[in-house]
Amino acid sequence: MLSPPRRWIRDQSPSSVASCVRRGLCSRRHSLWILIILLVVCIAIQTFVARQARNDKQTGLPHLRFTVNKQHLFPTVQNVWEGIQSALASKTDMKSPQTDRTADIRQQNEGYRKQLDYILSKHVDNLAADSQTEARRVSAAKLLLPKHAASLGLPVPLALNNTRDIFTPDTHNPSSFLKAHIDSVSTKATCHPKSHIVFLKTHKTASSTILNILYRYGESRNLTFALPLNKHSQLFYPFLFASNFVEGVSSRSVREFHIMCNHMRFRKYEVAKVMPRETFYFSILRNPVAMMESIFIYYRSIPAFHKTHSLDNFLNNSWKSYNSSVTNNHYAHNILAFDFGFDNNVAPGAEDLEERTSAAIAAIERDFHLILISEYFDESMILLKHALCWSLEDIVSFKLNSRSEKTRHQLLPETAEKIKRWNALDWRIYLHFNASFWHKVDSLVGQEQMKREVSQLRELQTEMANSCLKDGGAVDPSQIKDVGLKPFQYGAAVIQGYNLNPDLDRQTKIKCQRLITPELQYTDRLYTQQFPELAAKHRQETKAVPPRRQRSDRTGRAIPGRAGAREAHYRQTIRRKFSNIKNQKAPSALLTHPDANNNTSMP
Ligand SMILES: Nc1ncnc2c1ncn2[C@@H]1O[C@H](COP(=O)(O)OS(=O)(=O)O)[C@@H](OP(=O)(O)O)[C@H]1O
Repeated sequence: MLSPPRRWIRDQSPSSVASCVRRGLCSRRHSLWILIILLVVCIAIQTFVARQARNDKQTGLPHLRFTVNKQHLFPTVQNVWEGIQSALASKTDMKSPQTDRTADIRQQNEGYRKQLDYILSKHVDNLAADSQTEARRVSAAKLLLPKHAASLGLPVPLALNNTRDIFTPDTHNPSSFLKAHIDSVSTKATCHPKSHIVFLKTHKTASSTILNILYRYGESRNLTFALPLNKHSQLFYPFLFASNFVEGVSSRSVREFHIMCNHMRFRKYEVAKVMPRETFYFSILRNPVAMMESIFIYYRSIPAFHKTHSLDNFLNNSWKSYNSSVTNNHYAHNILAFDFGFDNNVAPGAEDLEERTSAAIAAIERDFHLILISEYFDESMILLKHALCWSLEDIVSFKLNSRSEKTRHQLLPETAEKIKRWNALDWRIYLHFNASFWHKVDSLVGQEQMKREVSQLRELQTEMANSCLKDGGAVDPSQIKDVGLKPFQYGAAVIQGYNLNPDLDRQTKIKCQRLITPELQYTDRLYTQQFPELAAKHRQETKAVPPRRQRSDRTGRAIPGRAGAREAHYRQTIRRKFSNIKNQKAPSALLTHPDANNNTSMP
């Protein structure tokens, strides 16, 4: 049966329907409706276009759109090279609202480009030799289905958003160089580099090296960092993170943050208040045995270690002497679990150990897209590069915050076993994510390709070290010429740094200097760039406190004049600001690393 309006239309002659439509359109009320509909459509289109434009501007990168075609699946030397060139060119074309900074970034990119052109051209020469026999043998890509991604522990949205991930190289294909380049080029061409990132900076896990990578990536693209409030060097660790620890959140002076990477005690729902929904979360773990050896030297002055003469001595008597409620003692026990926001006080052999381990692992898997492993740092960087859709040059680094050999101690196998028992929660978390790390390598990159990319990364790093560093590698702090590049020294550790090659041209010098700038100086510098007025105010306030005598931090270490004054100022401000924080440690625990100095000689 026809509905009444349709029946009515059928019963009308064509001419009467037309005249009726004409009458309807011409009536005042109908024209008004049509106008309103047109208006709504216009507004919707405009909003969509504006949002697209804003996204492009914020990532600082042109959104590459790509359709799979034969050219990309069967590359020749010519189009591989063109891909490299266009990827580099797209970087140099980045636009920033601050024109002077844009010019600077362009020049820096030019520097990167020259050096990379040289290094890459060497690879392309090799490629040319291989390509005649191998080019036609590169197989077509295989699809990695969402269910496959989920089984790897990767959240489905990650697998779907990142078109790079749907191309799994054929690992049986023998052309190593060619495939490596196909991958690096198709990485650029098929996915969008991620620029909303949270890195949970765990302690003594090579996290300062990763922080430096993120700082360089963000700075060169004019991204916004979620930096600690009041020019602090950490996000008020060991307090559980709160969104108002970030500069610009309470004042609403920052519209959108891209990267959060300073030390914090993780609390997902608070972090999520600051960072956009599509943010990529990752962190890094280290074998708790090596980690404890490092921590024991670095945090020698914390109450838990203070009266012990060796790590063995601490481990033998730990149950008796360890007091978890004393400030800073958390460094001595299951520090990984603590940094991820869990209760670290799990007695060895505790009945609920397995239950708590499972809960911790499940929460980490829920909140983080990727967990890296410090022992496999280079492999970790390659995996990160794939997950973030970055390039090889983005993940290049020099080892930062490393101790000199003379402050390292060889551990006996019995000591290692005691550490595993004492840090049973961390040990189990580490074992789990060490295994899942290799599953991800197998499934997302493949062992063979991983080996190739790691060797490319090392090759690039060696070239950079030869070009940037005076002594070719790290030196003791006493030998560092530029005080602004001296890493912060703490506890009984001797933390090494670098000297720059004196013959560098300006652009290369800027790039090299960023690679070796320690955490505190770099954080300071980014804060000043992001909040110039606040930074000036802090300088004034610090100057107002006379550096008459040396202050000591909460672990009893002396802090030199101006930094001491600044610390006093921080303590005061923090007490005032966070006096309402409940159920957390006393405000005196706020400063883990008192800022060493303010001098940064970075350009
Ligand atoms: N690339 C790379 N590969 C492997 N290991 C590395 C790397 N970079 C830094 N490190 C080692 O990490 C230790 C410092 O860690 P963090 O930077 O996280 O320390 S801190 O918590 O920020 O103070 C410190 O370990 P120890 O030397 O044992 O103390 C560094 O040597």
